[in-house]
Amino acid sequence: MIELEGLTKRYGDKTAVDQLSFQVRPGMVTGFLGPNGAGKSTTMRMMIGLDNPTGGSVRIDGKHYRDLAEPLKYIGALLDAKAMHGGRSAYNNLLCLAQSNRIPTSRVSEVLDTVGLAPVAKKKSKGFSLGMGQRLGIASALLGNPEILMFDEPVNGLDPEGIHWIRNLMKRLASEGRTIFVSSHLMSEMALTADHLIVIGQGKLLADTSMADFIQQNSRSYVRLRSPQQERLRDIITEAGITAVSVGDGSIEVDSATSEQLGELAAGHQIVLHELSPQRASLEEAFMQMTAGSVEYHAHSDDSEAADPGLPPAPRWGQGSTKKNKGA
Ligand SMILES: Nc1ncnc2c1ncn2[C@@H]1O[C@H](COP(=O)(O)OP(=O)(O)OP(=O)(O)O)[C@@H](O)[C@H]1O
Repeated sequence: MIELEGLTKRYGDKTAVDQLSFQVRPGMVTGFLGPNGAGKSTTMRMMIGLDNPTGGSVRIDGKHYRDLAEPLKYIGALLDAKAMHGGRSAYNNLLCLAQSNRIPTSRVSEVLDTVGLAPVAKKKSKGFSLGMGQRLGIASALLGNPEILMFDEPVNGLDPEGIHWIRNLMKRLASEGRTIFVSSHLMSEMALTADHLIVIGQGKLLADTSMADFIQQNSRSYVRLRSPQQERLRDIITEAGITAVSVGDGSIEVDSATSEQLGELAAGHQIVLHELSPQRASLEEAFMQMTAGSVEYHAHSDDSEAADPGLPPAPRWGQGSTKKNKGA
């Protein structure tokens, strides 16, 4: 378990991390999201004592990092894959780490095997590709067989096979009861990996919730219907007191009834349906909706609706961007 209490980091008059309090619990993958500059890396660095907080505290299994006798056996971290000594082989990089942390030498070969680097164990790490460097960084995090693992952008530079591998590795480690905390900008990947989400913006906590609740609370869900009797279908839905909107592609969208209700309504009037599909926004859409007001740097957009960088994107019918009230 990782516990943050009022964690704060200021650089001069810039508050990078602002009174953050949350817990990262064991047995699940917790995703850490936030726009660029939100304070994710700074938070993670403070978790393993690489930066000192200006205020508040982080506890690893109830202790401050500096009070852990053998920290690598409690928490392993991949923060900067380039932090390895380039002149040393993959094996020797890990051997030095093992020896200085009283970790059995046998673990070095084990973790090299786990991350798929055994065939290049004797090669100098400066010749490694970005993906190989990531794997070596992951091996160093696993070295002490810790109960808590923290990965900052672990899929950076990995090919699809590598991304699939790290996703399964994180899920397996979590299923063993470990605490897994991971940041990534790849929303589609995060949606497949994380069970729980911590979202920050401008250093502040925006959400601490399950993946399913986060998507539900920050996006619009609706049912899409298509029928060769589209006009009659829309009239019947409207007569039932439900708002139905015809959209350009010949379908009807309804966001105040379930697909079961609509299916039964259509069947009751013997209307043929070609589509009856509940639509749920993606994590990416939900994330953009939630963090729209706390993005530090915006790219200029030619899209007139999104041209004002100070404004959140306008809600669009059919694109899952209408904000729902909490619990709706
Ligand atoms: N050493 C430093 N000195 C001054 N400002 C810093 C320092 N480190 C980080 N910052 C600032 O703190 C804020 C948070 O940075 P941080 O790198 O933690 O964000 P992040 O969420 O990890 O961003 P990204 O997603 O781009 O990696 C940024 O505005 C950054 O410019």
